[in-house]
Amino acid sequence: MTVALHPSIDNGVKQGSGHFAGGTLVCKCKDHQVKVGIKGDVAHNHACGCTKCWKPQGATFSVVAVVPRQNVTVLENGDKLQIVDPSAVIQRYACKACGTHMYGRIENKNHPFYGLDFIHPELFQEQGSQAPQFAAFVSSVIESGVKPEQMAGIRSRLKELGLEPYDCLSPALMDAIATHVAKAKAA
Ligand SMILES: N[C@@H](CCC(=O)N[C@@H](CS)C(=O)NCC(=O)O)C(=O)O
Ligand SMILES: [Zn+2]
Ligand SMILES: [Zn+2]
Repeated sequence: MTVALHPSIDNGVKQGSGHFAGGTLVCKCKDHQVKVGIKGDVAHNHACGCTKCWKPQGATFSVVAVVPRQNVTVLENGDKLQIVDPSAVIQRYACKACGTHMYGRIENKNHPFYGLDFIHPELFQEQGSQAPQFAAFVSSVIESGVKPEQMAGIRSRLKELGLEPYDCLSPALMDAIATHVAKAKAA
């Protein structure tokens, strides 16, 4: 039996159109849905195994990407949003009614990813945004109840899907973080 990771990738990773102009993220409520407008395509889309990123019911991984914070606008029912954990680096704004995380924002101006908001592309009502590129925080799925002996199967399924598994972020993102830290130290 194939290992279920996330409904948007379990049947194969669908490539983006390469010219996604943006769209609307919609929460899972039946009415008065929270709607968030996103300008342009997402970047660094990936599967995340950490316990903090929102996953749809039954999923082992989250699928999460970044967009410039100025490209994110709450369009409808913003009064239903609340911050999940105000002490977290990423302040995740979730719908109080259905629990869906609509966007995550970093307020610490010194953070390497300051200026980028985290969103879940599966919530777009439009098709064509960038496909997931890799898998991050893979070992962290154990913290959500996955058994260590399931990890080999999970990593090989991720590879089969073309999502290279990493236990933190991808080398490109880790390099970007280290470059930011080195520059901050030198300043
Ligand atoms: N092993 C931890 C890792 C959590 C973690 O560091 N998550 C990363 C990827 S989303 C992060 O940047 N977290 C910042 C935050 O959650 O605010 C867990 O699963 O809870
Ligand atoms: Zn909702
Ligand atoms: Zn995460």
